[in-house]
Amino acid sequence: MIFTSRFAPSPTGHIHLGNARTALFAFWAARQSGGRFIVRMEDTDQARSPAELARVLLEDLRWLGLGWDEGPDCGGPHGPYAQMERLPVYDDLLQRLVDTGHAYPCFCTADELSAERDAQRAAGKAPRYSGRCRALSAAEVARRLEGGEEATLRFAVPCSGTLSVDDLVWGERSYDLADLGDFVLRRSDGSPSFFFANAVDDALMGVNLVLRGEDHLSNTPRQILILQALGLPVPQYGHLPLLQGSDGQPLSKRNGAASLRELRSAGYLPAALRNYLGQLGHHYPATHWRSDAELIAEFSLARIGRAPAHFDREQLQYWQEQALQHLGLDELVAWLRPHLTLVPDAQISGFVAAIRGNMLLPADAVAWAEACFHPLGRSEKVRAELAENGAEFWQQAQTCYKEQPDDFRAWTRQLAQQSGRKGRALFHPLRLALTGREQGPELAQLLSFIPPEEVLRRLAPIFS
Ligand SMILES: Nc1ncnc2c1ncn2[C@@H]1O[C@H](COP(=O)(O)OP(=O)(O)OP(=O)(O)O)[C@@H](O)[C@H]1O
Repeated sequence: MIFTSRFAPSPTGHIHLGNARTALFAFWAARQSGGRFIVRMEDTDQARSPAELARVLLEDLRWLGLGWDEGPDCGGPHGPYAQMERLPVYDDLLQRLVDTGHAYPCFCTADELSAERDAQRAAGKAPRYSGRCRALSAAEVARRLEGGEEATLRFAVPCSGTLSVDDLVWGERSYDLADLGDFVLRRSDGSPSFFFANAVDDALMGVNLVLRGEDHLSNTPRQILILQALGLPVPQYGHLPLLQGSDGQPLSKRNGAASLRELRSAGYLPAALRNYLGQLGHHYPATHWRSDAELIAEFSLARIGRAPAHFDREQLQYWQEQALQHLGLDELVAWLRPHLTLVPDAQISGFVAAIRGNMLLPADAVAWAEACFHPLGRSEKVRAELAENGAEFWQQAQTCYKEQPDDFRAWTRQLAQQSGRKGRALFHPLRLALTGREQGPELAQLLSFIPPEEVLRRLAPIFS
């Protein structure tokens, strides 16, 4: 089947990994089937949707590697692609629902509705709208509307029967229509509800695959009722288990989940995120690094799991490491160059080649650059440890280095002979003295970036 799928975020905050995974899966499903992918802004919550956020959201999606055939920035045959620009479309369809008896104005106030819900809860019932205004006569509705009374528009849900939904992830689910309650299609301020605008936009834009978070699972029967009442096509739905944070709560724009923006500025690579997200709640046949073509070709709706997935930074770091290994040296240099201002241009390729196995993020590369190109500061603990090696060892280290400064093997071999040390006893204090760290890139390689006078200074840790 050729899928037209979409990602329809509310531009109310920076996109997080949960949103990003939902977007990626929808994008991959469309691309794999040779279909189309649409981005639509659900910006009807105007107070929380400044235009700037929508722009940033699109930028983040592009950075992640998504491309869309239709969207707010590139247009397309089913536009506009921001809901606030589609209000006339909704008005026409809402009128059609009123005319066909599928919708009615509701004058109940927020206080009345809340009292009704409290009473239902007190009686041990699930709260839902009683349908009080459905019984109003046409004359009364006209009188109250003419009198300027505020009204929402509600969908008249059939009083009995069931609705079955075959969800791509959850399988078949049956809903008792009597449990749904008449829901709001248009708020009293005239704006369309999520249920309504989201469902009709999908149908009008030719979307036949809706992949979205599990938070929308219970909206599905309502949306199908709307589409059926309007004679519009019903897409296939698949609800992805929500991605949770370490606190076990679903990631949300509202609870400050790690945003794509933050991960990007920390230096995570989009290809690392794609590989990481592709294996979160979706099982590829084997766990290994995949190119984009492989991620798409091997993606399968049938391999989406039902268990909630958890964001795990260590796993993300694993995929970042993989991403670095799969970058060519030139690409790595181009990526790191803006950060490595300390490294002279002529040395940058060699430097990056030396440290690439010992870094995950640009900040690590900067730290290695500082370790080589800046005078080294040392903690008390490191000083004490270096001092334990005794003045004679450091004297010998300096002398041997002065004799063969350009040949690491030769001077350490000579130092081994003079000091009687070998292996860790020899190299550990040297590494600590020269880099200030216990571990890191090949010392021989790093050393070529440290000016000789600085090497000598570092080899005199208990004299300086
Ligand atoms: N934690 C999550 N895991 C997976 N998908 C999610 C998660 N949170 C939201 N989504 C999905 O991302 C898509 C865009 O949703 P939306 O823009 O409303 O994000 P949101 O994080 O729920 O925002 P808000 O916090 O403002 O409600 C929807 O399909 C939604 O179901």
